[in-house]
Amino acid sequence: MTGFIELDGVEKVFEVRRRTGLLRRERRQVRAVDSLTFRVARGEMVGYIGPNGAGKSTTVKMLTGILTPSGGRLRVAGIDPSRERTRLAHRMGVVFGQRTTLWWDLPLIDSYRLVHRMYRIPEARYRANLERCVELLELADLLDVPVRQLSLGQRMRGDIAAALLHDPEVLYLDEPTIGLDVVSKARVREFLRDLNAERGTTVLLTTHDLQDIEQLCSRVMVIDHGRLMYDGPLAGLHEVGESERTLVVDLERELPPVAVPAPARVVRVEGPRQWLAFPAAQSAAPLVARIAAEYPLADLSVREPDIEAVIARMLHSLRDTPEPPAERASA
Ligand SMILES: Nc1ncnc2c1ncn2[C@@H]1O[C@H](COP(=O)(O)OP(=O)(O)OP(=O)(O)O)[C@@H](O)[C@H]1O
Repeated sequence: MTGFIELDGVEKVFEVRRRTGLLRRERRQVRAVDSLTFRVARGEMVGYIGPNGAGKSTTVKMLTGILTPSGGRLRVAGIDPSRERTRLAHRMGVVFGQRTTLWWDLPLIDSYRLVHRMYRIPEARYRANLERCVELLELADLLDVPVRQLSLGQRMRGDIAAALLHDPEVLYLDEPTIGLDVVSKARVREFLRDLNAERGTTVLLTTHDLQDIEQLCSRVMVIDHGRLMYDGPLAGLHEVGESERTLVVDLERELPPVAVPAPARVVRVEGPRQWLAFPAAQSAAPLVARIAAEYPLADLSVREPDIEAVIARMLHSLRDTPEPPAERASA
């Protein structure tokens, strides 16, 4: 399959020098990305996850042309990013959750004016994109505020707008919801969903928040030690790792553990509150319906497993299985 993003056997090896004595230095090689092969079609929204040091940032840096691969072939929109970085820059946007691309001391609007000039965005297009971002990301009251005075959530929305003013075809998002409150997270996710649906923007999303993936991506890739370990739907990732979600049930009064069909089970009871574990790949709806029909239910909520735990379980189960890692059939 040809893809908008294409990687064939991509590698990145870093030479690291370490001081081992007064005059002695040791040279070591770090293989950050190893034989990485995948395709992302135009308009896809893909989660790119893995443990710390797995090689995610290195991949994104190669996709944006900041780093040159040590081996293999990499193309974005048919362009080799490290050779034609400037040409590609006009077609891509990047948002780093932990760093800002905005000018710290300037009001937000001044950063947008600078982006306008830097990318030579035609006036009408700039105006239309700015208007749309300001409306959907609720930035109207923030435009005259210096960036350093913005809250994390406000700054993140400001950064996303800055990355989209030139209408990029592909957006790389690194932890776009990190540190945001529930309301800001929901707003950012809704905006990204609409952007993808309306404009067909291709999105590669790196995150430690499983709900980002669940709500935005139909496909997730897991990388570990620079290698692709899983490529498929999130439900499949849960299945491989046999991960579980938790249904927290508040009954109207204290009762013995509720009776539910296996594999769901009550794992904790505290007064009228009960915690039930059930397979993360399954819907909570039948379980909720059954409890609501048979018990005096006051309230309930579903808790997602931690993304690190899901990845750890999946990698553990793959290491114990002789078969190759799950591949995406239609990739
Ligand atoms: N410039 C560099 N020089 C030497 N080693 C590097 C360099 N950049 C990354 N590495 C190493 O390459 C490996 C992959 O790092 P990378 O930052 O891509 O991981 P990551 O998946 O993004 O991790 P995190 O989730 O912690 O951000 C790590 O072992 C890291 O120490």
